[in-house]
Amino acid sequence: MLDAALLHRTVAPPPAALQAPALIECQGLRHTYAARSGPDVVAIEQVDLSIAAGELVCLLGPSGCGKTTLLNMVAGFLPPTAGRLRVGGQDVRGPSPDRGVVFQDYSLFPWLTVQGNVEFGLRMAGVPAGARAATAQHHLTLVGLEAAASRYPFELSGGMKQRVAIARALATDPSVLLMDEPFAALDAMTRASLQAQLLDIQARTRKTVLFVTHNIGEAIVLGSRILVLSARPGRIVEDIRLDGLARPRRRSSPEFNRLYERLAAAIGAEAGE
Ligand SMILES: Nc1ncnc2c1ncn2[C@@H]1O[C@H](COP(=O)(O)OP(=O)(O)OP(=O)(O)O)[C@@H](O)[C@H]1O
Repeated sequence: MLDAALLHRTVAPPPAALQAPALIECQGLRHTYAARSGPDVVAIEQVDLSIAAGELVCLLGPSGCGKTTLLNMVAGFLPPTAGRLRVGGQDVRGPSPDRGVVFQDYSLFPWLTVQGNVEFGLRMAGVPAGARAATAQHHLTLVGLEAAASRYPFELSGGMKQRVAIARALATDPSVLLMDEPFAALDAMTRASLQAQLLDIQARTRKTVLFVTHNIGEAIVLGSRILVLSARPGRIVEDIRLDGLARPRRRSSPEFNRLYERLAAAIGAEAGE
């Protein structure tokens, strides 16, 4: 049974002794989109959040609640309208190679080979060719694509493209990996395979991951922690720690199903269902 100790719901934060130093910190965070016509759109509001190094945090919530907005703010693509956002103790002022991003639509450069795509961030950072190639090969091996280094994106399946995108995001050795519905466009089998690969990569690299998904099952399979955002403007209404839930997490287990029902109810309530 998934008991209260296992599902640590942090409406109140955990005791100080349990808190690792925060890598990502949000305080009173808000983002408002200025509308060209009509009222401005407050996408997220009063988000207070602390994510420690090594956590794999899944962000769930009803459509349009502000998940991508929050992820884009951590990436440095969008500024806070109010509040404070720090990564590694520094205020986020724009994108940085220290925060790797993986998008749903792969966003590979079609004119570059797989190797060229993975080397791209290193090239921008001025890393010499030999070191670039070695680092790219290391990360292509990590995602099982070392044999595809000289292919072009159009020669790859969707799952392979997304593995290249993950290798590219990891190549600059970021402290944070930001993933926006990265597996949503993949078929169920490929999706399950990439979920397993991501868990393996995260276990090996201990990267901190913030992962946006619509899919409750995916959040339970992956997360060391699940955050549920309210309907827009998004605020955190559930903060559930799953460190005690054994892996691999089987969809057939009673614990999985109880958690699934709880999250579905929370999201449904927010979506007004
Ligand atoms: N550039 C923009 N200008 C104005 N409004 C925007 C802009 N981008 C997003 N929004 C609005 O902000 C709100 C939050 O959008 P966001 O994409 O962050 O939500 P989401 O939870 O990721 O949605 P989904 O789950 O459907 O992908 C939505 O109401 C959306 O329409």
